[in-house]
Amino acid sequence: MSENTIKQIYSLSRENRENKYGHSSYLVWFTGLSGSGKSTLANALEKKLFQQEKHTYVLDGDNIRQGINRDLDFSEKGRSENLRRIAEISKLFIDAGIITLAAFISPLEKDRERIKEIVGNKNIVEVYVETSLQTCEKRDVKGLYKKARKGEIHNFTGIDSPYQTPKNPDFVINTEENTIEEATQKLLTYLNKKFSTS
Ligand SMILES: Nc1ncnc2c1ncn2[C@@H]1O[C@H](COP(=O)(O)OS(=O)(=O)O)[C@@H](OP(=O)(O)O)[C@H]1O
Ligand SMILES: Nc1ncnc2c1ncn2[C@@H]1O[C@H](COP(=O)(O)OP(=O)(O)O)[C@@H](O)[C@H]1O
Repeated sequence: MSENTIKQIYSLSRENRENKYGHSSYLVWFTGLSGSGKSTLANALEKKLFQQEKHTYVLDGDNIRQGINRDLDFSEKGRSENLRRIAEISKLFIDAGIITLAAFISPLEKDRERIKEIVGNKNIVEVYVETSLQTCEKRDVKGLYKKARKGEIHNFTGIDSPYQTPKNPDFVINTEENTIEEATQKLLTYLNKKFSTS
């Protein structure tokens, strides 16, 4: 409960940090099916930003769910709370001056809208990693689709749990038409233009 808490003002602001680091801070939110390429692209993009001396960090579904969100399942409620917490964490990272790359399936429009409300529309770029279920299932990086088809995993996104295609993403990258390098370069160009500090 937050009713008896009072917001504290920090002595250093986000602006102080952005000025020191020489770049804006923002959140790149990757959404897409399991195996669509979210983690691959978030990591490849981070490397490029890092090489440009930017301060960055990747938040990834699998890792977060083994730590801070280990109490949450893959029901609609569990996913929603998972994403709410990640949005709050991302907000702190943005305040810390860091370019944050978040890779989460985030299957429902209502949860993606809430993420934007939490971090503020101007601070987030929603990237839809567009890859067909057929291709994701063919890749089956972790063998999870096979398990889901056999009924060994339930509520698996795309099989027996929904994925709603984003209505109005800021950026769409199709990984069947773009190589990892092409996709990363296109995204980098877009971000550097959108958040140029000059
Ligand atoms: N039932 C079910 N459905 C979907 N995914 C599952 C499930 N069970 C485990 N996994 C693994 O968890 C990763 C997705 O976690 P997320 O936190 O990104 O999911 S969500 O945004 O809360 O929907 C997902 O990682 P990615 O493949 O990187 O997307 C899977 O490895
Ligand atoms: N153009 C591409 N973009 C991203 N990933 C690709 C591409 N082509 C092939 N892949 C492969 O697809 C897989 C995507 O897995 P991953 O990044 O873990 O997806 P997700 O995080 O969405 O579950 C990786 O094995 C990656 O090498």
